Amino acid sequence: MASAQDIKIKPGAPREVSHSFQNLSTSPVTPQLATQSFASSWGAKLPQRIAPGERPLKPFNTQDVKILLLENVNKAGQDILREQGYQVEALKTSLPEDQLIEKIRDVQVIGIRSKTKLTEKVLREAKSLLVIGCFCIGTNQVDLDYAARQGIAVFNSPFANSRSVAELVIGEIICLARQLGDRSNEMHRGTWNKVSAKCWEIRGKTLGIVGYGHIGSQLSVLAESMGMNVIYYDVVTLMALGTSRQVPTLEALLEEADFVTLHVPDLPETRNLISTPQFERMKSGSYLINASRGSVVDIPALVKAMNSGHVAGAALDVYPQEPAANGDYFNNDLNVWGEDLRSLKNLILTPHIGGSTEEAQRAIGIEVSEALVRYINQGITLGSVNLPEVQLRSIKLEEDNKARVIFIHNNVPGVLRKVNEILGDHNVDKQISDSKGDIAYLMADVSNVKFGEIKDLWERLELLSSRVLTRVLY
Ligand SMILES: NC(=O)c1ccc[n+]([C@@H]2O[C@H](COP(=O)([O-])OP(=O)(O)OC[C@H]3O[C@@H](n4cnc5c(N)ncnc54)[C@H](O)[C@@H]3O)[C@@H](O)[C@H]2O)c1
Ligand SMILES: O=C(O)[C@H](O)COP(=O)(O)O
Repeated sequence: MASAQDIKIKPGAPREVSHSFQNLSTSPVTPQLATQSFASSWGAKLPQRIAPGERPLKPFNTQDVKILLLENVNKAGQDILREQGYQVEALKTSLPEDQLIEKIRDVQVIGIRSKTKLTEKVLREAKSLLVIGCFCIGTNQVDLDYAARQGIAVFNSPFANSRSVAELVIGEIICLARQLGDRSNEMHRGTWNKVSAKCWEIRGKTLGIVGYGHIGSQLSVLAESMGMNVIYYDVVTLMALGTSRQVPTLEALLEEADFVTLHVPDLPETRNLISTPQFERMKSGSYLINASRGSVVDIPALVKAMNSGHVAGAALDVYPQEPAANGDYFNNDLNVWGEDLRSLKNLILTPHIGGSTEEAQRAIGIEVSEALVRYINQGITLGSVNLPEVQLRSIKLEEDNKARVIFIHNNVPGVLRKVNEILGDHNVDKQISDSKGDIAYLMADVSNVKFGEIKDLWERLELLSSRVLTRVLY
């Protein structure tokens, strides 16, 4: 018989029997029933206006779990979720806020990429939401603190597209050095314009990497293998790969680099990190690449620096405002500087495709979907970006009368004592608790608990004032 761990790795067939609380509570527990109902839980979130303990009980089997996937999540990821029996609705684009609010009310799980903004305003309406899957690296589009305070876990894929971004940047360095974008555009218009002036090899040139994380460090290795010198600036001291060298300040990097490439997250301190003073520090004739977040570069300042000839070329993959779907971009009101950008020479503009490769999208789809299944079915938070990472080894479902209790709560004194008073009526096989900021996550496996008692357990935990969310998996 499958253990919980087995179920995670080998997704089961969609379940046909939908158990109601009534028949579960009156049914004798058989190993078969326990396996079938493993993913059932009380813990579907309900409107907060309903006081703790008054919430209607809402057990669900895997087939009751509703998932909304936006922004064309890869099929490999969708398949993993469908194989669990979850109800999956997958859309190719993100949604306008009003439609998103309408849809998010009804689902336990939402999967997004970088376009969908899950703000407090949107999440406030997400009364049933248990978990968010960001099928990308960045999580800046989600209000992580608010989600944590509602007991909503957030997962992402921290590095599955790093290589794709690094390869794109390598391509862009060569394209900029050789003005390939302009030559290609000219040929498309029928013009033969053979020039060598201000076209360079990249061998021996200095690449300045701002942000030496997953992407920056991968890029460092690739660039050195093509004969570039690599320097980097990061807010933390990091081991230099190859013969690269960390420099102490952003200014030092800007003054030395022939190519400056940005790989920092979207944070208050990285907004407009590169603006007029920074462009002035850059070497005359140097290049800028931004495949991080659109907020990091001051676009009007870039336009000025390129118009003056001080910056010889740039590549932008990300923009301060990006559209929800493919189609018209510059001819709408998303930006006021579109025409300025379009008229610049040696400027490569790409529509946020840094991570858009078959390899990356498939890997992300699998990684995030597996994290979602682990969380939905077992409550495991490994890899969560906003809740403490908590794991217990799998419970043996074939053993009678077992349940896994998950109690997400405010990190205040005395909670464990109260929880254990409640759990103490049963045999606690394993227990773990961890906190992250104001929120703590307790997971306990209890045995010798009958289905009727599970309801009581859940209700008593729900009444604790520290409670954010209670789930009982059985
Ligand atoms: N264009 C795309 O399609 C695409 C794809 C993947 C990731 N990204 C974006 O690329 C960026 C980098 O991704 P990553 O996976 O390498 O992130 P990462 O977290 O691995 O690395 C980011 C690095 O930036 C450093 N950093 C933070 N603030 C800094 C500052 N003010 N100055 C200098 N360094 C600073 C951090 O210390 C860290 O080392 C993120 O914004 C991510 O969202 C874009
Ligand atoms: O955060 C990321 O991984 C990148 O920005 C890619 O985002 P995307 O999945 O929306 O292409």
